[in-house]
Amino acid sequence: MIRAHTVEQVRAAEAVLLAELPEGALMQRAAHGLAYAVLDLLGGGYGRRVLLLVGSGDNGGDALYAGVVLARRGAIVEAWLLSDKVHEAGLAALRAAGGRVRRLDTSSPGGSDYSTSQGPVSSPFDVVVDGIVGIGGRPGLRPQAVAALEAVRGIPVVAVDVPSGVDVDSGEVSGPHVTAEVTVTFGTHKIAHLVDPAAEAGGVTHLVDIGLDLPAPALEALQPADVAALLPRPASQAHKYTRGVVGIRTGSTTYPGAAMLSVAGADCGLAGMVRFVGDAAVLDRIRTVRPEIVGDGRVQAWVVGSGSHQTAEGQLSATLDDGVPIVVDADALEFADMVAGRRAVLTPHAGELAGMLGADRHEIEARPLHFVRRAAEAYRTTVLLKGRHTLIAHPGRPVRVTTTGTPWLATAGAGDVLGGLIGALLAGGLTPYDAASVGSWLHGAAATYASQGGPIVAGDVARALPAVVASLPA
Ligand SMILES: NC(=O)C1=CN([C@@H]2O[C@H](COP(=O)(O)OP(=O)(O)OC[C@H]3O[C@@H](n4cnc5c(N)ncnc54)[C@H](O)[C@@H]3O)[C@@H](O)[C@H]2O)[C@@H](O)CC1
Ligand SMILES: [K+]
Repeated sequence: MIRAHTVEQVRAAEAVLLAELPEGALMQRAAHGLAYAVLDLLGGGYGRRVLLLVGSGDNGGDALYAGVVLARRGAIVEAWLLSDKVHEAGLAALRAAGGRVRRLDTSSPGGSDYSTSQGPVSSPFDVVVDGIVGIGGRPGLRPQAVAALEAVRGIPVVAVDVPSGVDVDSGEVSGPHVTAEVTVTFGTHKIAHLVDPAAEAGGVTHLVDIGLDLPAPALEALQPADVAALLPRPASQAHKYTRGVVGIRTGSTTYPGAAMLSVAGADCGLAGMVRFVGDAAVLDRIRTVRPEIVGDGRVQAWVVGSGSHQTAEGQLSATLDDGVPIVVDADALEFADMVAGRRAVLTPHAGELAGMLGADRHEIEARPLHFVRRAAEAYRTTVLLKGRHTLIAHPGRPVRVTTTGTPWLATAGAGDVLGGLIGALLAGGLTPYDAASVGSWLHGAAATYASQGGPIVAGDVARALPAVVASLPA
């Protein structure tokens, strides 16, 4: 499991270690991890040109000490100091290691002019290390930091702890910020590493263990071993009913494809049986390609809403008496009040969640963590907000983040497959929270598996699911 903690949690854990360890030991751990990540990116140190952007706090201190390690490996290291106050011991160490230092004119409101007052940017650097601000930073960047970044635009950036300028505890971005290839973080992931839009700004996150002892996280991201441990697998004496039966009430004569795709997601082999309840002509079409699909009867979970058109309300209310968990998707989300406080998974995208909460779609895209939490509290059930990093919230539990997937998954019908898949996992006995997060993980992994870097359609994702399940650790 990848876990992310709040700044307050990290500070508290750091305080314990700081009291135990010799002064500066923690920063040395961080700086060495950072330096090795830079060496990795550059494929070595000797002759490489490294620029450190150094802010006023310990984040800048990490960058300066990493610069010392890099200079000792033969790198040509230059530090641009973005504040009058910087980590003095780190600065002295860098100077002693042969690093070049420029103190920028921080009094200039527009930032320093690199082509005049500081001289031109003499030679292009191979990498920029962003030590402007870390977990102590307020969102946004000051003008001199913006000007410095502008002067080195196009050069790969390694961010120290977080890409400077993002809001660390929310993953929101409200002003200028660093966009990094790699972010090297310490002790644990922060929320901004997993939640968009900040997560996208940080590139690949590399975690350096500095020995923190941490409490329960704010956020989690399942890894293959977690998915394998949660996945319902048939017992040796299993039969189709003990494995769970999933019922699909989706699609309509107007949208038969939605029914076919949600059935495809449900019919991936993770439940014992799949029932389809809906238009007879649609069921006939489904059976021409999936003869194993049966009609109405008892189920352990329902999937409702995709392509239901005007029948969504009736389809949803028809499922309620069974008292089984329900996946509520697409057209049925408008009637999600009906499942408030019940075992359910609501699966909106940002536009649908906007309609449910009376918010604006762009607002939801800018603050997905805030709104998914709000929706889970409002509906007192599991809410899965679709996105590049899908979020799954349930009252009182850490928000789960899905980091599998590919941009090729943004294709018609992919959501129908996801709804069916989550339904199969619910029928298999998972809680709504686990079914949503395991389903979302498998869906993203199947898309990546099917895509191989190329385009895919929704049916490809469903077809790839058994292979992804088979590839999980035993
Ligand atoms: N506390 C610890 O034990 C450790 C801290 N480490 C590093 O220390 C960092 C935290 O250091 P600090 O608490 O000193 O805080 P930061 O270095 O994150 O920044 C705080 C400083 O930046 C200024 N500032 C705030 N917002 C700004 C903005 N938007 N633009 C420009 N300046 C801004 C503040 O005035 C303050 O002086 C971590 O992110 C990590 O990199 C690591 O060395 C590991 C150990
Ligand atoms: K930073």
